Amino acid sequence: MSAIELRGVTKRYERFGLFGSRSVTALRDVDLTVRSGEIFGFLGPNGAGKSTTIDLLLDYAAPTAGSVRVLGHDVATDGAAVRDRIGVLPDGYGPIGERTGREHVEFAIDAKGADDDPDDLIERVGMTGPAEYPVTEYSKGMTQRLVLAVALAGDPDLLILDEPSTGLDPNGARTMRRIVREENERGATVFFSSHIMEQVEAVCDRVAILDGGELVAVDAIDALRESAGGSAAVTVDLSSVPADVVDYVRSIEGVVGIETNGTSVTIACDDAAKAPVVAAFHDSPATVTDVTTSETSLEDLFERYTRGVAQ
Ligand SMILES: Nc1ncnc2c1ncn2[C@@H]1O[C@H](COP(=O)(O)OP(=O)(O)OP(=O)(O)O)[C@@H](O)[C@H]1O
Repeated sequence: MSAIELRGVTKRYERFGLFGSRSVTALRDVDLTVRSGEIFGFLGPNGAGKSTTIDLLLDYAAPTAGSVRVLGHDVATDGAAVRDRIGVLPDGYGPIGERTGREHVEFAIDAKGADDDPDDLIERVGMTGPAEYPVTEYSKGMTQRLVLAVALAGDPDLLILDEPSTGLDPNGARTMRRIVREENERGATVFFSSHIMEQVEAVCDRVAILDGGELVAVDAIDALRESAGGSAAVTVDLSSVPADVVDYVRSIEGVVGIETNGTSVTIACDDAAKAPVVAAFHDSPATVTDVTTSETSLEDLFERYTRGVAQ
């Protein structure tokens, strides 16, 4: 059984203004399957439609066309059947009121009819001390840890995490990655959206890249690298950076991006472009002091798949 299945999903919002209404297509004919038991990264530039997709999964909004199934149930007709089996970390949501963090966690456990020990959840997310403070006193990162604890209540079959690393310090981000892996080992499917490519690369089995409301790639990261043409990043350290050579290198077939940092130039390119790129710098008036190559990062792939598409 798939954990998530979107078929032909389009979502249009109507915007009403002083001079009439206009419609915004946030998602366009999206087909997406997330298999049970995978850790799935959901990527896309600002405004690509990630939060809209998550709203549809949670039945916070209805699709204009198409169907949305979660854990085997159509959310439009049978959403109640899955609500207690999903743990959600929403983007930009903060717990409110005078209740303590612990009370929020206890409330979430009760609401799901679960029997978790609140102290275990509090300890897992690393908010042991602040658990006793009212949440109005929480820092951003501590709020994020609390919302994660709430999402974990009741051992959900599906965790939906929208930008889970927001506000987390490096230790918090590591805790988040550990929990994602632990939950997955327990059997949960994890679907998470993120702009932090290192996080996604570190934990995801597969990713989808959404751009302008359309899915532009769905695959394992290595497979995306391969279909991008066995791409690589070449970094050339120079005595100085001749602007005309940089312009020339940019025009070499297979070069998809160039970034200059001081006297170091990093070129994202196909495997086949590596040799002409390095040769161009060797033939320039500058002295080449070092050349290193590495695999294309997910960030480079993201840029490649999403660049130039109108928002
Ligand atoms: N309630 C709404 N009413 C009108 N337009 C909306 C609404 N929600 C989202 N949109 C529009 O739909 C498009 C997709 O927005 P969405 O929030 O899903 O993107 P996102 O990928 O989550 O972006 P971000 O990374 O910035 O959070 C945008 O053009 C946005 O302005």
